[in-house]
Amino acid sequence: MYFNEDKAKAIGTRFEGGKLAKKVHKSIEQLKRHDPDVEVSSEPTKFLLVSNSSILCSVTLEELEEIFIPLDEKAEFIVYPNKRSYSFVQCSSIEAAQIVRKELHGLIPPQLKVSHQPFIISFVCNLPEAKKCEMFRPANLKLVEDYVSENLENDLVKLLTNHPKVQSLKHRAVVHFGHVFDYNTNSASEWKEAEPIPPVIEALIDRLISDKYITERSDQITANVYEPGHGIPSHYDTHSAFDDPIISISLLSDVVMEFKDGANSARIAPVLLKARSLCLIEGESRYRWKHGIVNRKYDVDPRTNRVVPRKTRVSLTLRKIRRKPCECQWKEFCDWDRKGEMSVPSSEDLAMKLENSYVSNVYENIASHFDETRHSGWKAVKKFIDEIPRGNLMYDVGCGNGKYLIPKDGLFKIGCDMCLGLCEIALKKDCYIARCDALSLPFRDTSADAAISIAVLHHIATFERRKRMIEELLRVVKPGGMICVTVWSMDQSQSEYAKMRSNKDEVNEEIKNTDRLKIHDGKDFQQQDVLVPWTMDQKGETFLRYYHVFREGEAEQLVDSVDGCELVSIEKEQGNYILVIRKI
Ligand SMILES: O=C(O)CCC(=O)C(=O)O
Ligand SMILES: [Fe+2]
Ligand SMILES: [Zn+2]
Repeated sequence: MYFNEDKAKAIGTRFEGGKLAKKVHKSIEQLKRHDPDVEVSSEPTKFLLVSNSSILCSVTLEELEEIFIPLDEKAEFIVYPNKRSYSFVQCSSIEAAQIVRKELHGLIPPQLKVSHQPFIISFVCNLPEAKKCEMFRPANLKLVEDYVSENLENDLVKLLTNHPKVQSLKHRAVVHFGHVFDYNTNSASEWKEAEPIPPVIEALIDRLISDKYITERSDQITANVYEPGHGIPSHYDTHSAFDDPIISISLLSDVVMEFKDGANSARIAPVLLKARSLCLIEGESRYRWKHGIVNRKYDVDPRTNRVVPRKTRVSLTLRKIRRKPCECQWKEFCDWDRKGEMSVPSSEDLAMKLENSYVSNVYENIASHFDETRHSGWKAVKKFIDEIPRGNLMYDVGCGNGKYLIPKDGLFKIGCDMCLGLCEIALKKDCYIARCDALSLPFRDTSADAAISIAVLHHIATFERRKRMIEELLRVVKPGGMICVTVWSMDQSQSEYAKMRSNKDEVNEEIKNTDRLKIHDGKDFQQQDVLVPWTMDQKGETFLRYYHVFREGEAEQLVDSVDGCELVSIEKEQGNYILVIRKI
């Protein structure tokens, strides 16, 4: 940590007089804008609006507790995940609220680690109303409140918490009934090792069947016991091991379960599971979304933003062992191999099929959004183009929205792309465009002086085809002609995108290439053949694009394997390799 002089001076400072009055005015203006249902009170109340106290201002809930709880032990907090710069505090009484305000109003509390904005505190008449859920919820997730009576809850808790077979894991304790769950494979072992399913749970299964939540008897049951602070890492209940649906019954405590879109880990849907409720995780919510519980002592109710402390929670997960291959429609997220369909392609046919589904089709779907987001070019590419003599002819293979074709820089440029949508976009910008496959260009041999192909080669799915693409680029340029090719590097550590993440200690270990295409999670690449999400907008519609990311030395080897050319230079720019190749 570095020493921040301004902050050191500011800490503990109290704002007063006109400066404070101005800040109060601003704070109330903000409240009116974002939460018009909350009314400011001129008289003391037990509800406080506290500006500069939210996650948006880098103030954590732990800090709020550290600051407020010594003044009012029973204070409750309403915090916003990211949208507001204020929080609300509900004090135990009007008197307590008056004390809190007197102590903290206008002060920069010394407990704050990052923020050094003063707390600006006003009395309000009420708290914001529970907002109609503006968030998304994974499709096919069903919640049924009060599914378990208090009596049944008692019986189940007694049975599960004192069970002789209870096993302690790192952040929870578990007991298994029916088939034993194997944490090495995340699937179930054979029946013979089973702990019999107790009668109360059998009776619960009967009810689930008669209520039509399930059609077949559950035969693998896991009871989880979580103390406050415990949780379960984000996971799929293995597709190939268990049928659909998965049932989770919550007992004793409410908890927030986080569902994460498997195609986009930034899409998180927090869902409040009430004590004694049933949660049916089915279809998309089971196959595409991961679920997990963060290790925390409290939750933020996603409907009210109210902080709810956790109590000991017991849950029952009811599953049915799968006897046949998983045929779910979420094949990208499925661990069942469907005749190699989701494998790194081993043949020309499979490669073309993959490129068609996960490159061509995706670009057709995202063409206009792609155009909106692609304007600036790579420095090294601009330099390459600048060095081509005026009047020369240059091809741009995989020209996309025509980014490198538009500047009228005295070159004669022709672009081509496989994607019709992008061809049309580039045509509207008055570019010369042909629609074609990069491995079969509609240009004569030795017809151009130079060619570029930016961010295309990494979408080609086999070594043989990548080699053919380089050969095809060489075919159309003159002897002595230059080609500039860029690809994604496996090492993204110097990219802007990677710099935003601070996870420096997660070192990229040895490359573990599996033969399965994996969805890239935005962290370091773990393998070279991956599906990378493209997310459209707030709705979060996500497409997966196939990439073969290049490891160090691989681009050199590829060029080396092609006759009639030499590698002039290879540079790295923001997670890309930029190659300049000369035709001999
Ligand atoms: O505690 C829960 O509700 C869920 C547990 C879970 O996801 C599991 O056992 O697979
Ligand atoms: Fe699960
Ligand atoms: Zn599946």
